[in-house]
Amino acid sequence: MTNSDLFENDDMKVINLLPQDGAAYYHGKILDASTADMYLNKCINELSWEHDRALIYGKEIVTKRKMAWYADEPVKYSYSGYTKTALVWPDFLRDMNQLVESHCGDAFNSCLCNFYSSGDEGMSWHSDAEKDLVEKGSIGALTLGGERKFSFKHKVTGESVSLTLEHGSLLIMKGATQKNWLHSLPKTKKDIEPRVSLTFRQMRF
Ligand SMILES: O=C(O)CCC(=O)C(=O)O
Ligand SMILES: [Fe+2]
Repeated sequence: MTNSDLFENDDMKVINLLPQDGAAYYHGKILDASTADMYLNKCINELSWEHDRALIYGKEIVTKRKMAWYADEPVKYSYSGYTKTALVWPDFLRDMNQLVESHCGDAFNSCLCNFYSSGDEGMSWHSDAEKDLVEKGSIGALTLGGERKFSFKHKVTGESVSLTLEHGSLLIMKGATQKNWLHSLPKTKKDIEPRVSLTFRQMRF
């Protein structure tokens, strides 16, 4: 079976959601529901999930959310004050990377995967500008599972933009977005199905 058998074509109109100083393109659902379900189950069952550790003001925080990092090679990278080693990605994640690349027009060499088991898990305001990431590199974020709100906030003006990330959908952040905007996945009291996000990135190796 080829990728084009598995994936729907993306011919919907894609607009930049950010009014200035960056670009965020929501491509909507790029996978049909059954393909997205299949990948969600594969991700939950086959990726090596761990709780994330971060150093915040010298204090170690262990996140409720789980994460896993994959790349072309077992490279070392710095993230949240720690040096970690990426795992080499399984074939299905490599296939998904190619799919995301085909929508984005950029090449990715790594993927930070996040697993939120309920609405009680989220990600607070941050930008993805670690020194191991290519400056102004694109990030392609594929959502699988429960729909969640995702928000941007301008670092200077405080202006905000929010959207809902659907099952099987793709959001691409480009250019100066990380420099000028924060983003977050707010927690919610709503009863939400588990969600996986696959965030494909350009790392400097
Ligand atoms: O789960 C998401 O959609 C957001 C993840 C994110 O911002 C990140 O991994 O840096
Ligand atoms: Fe992020």
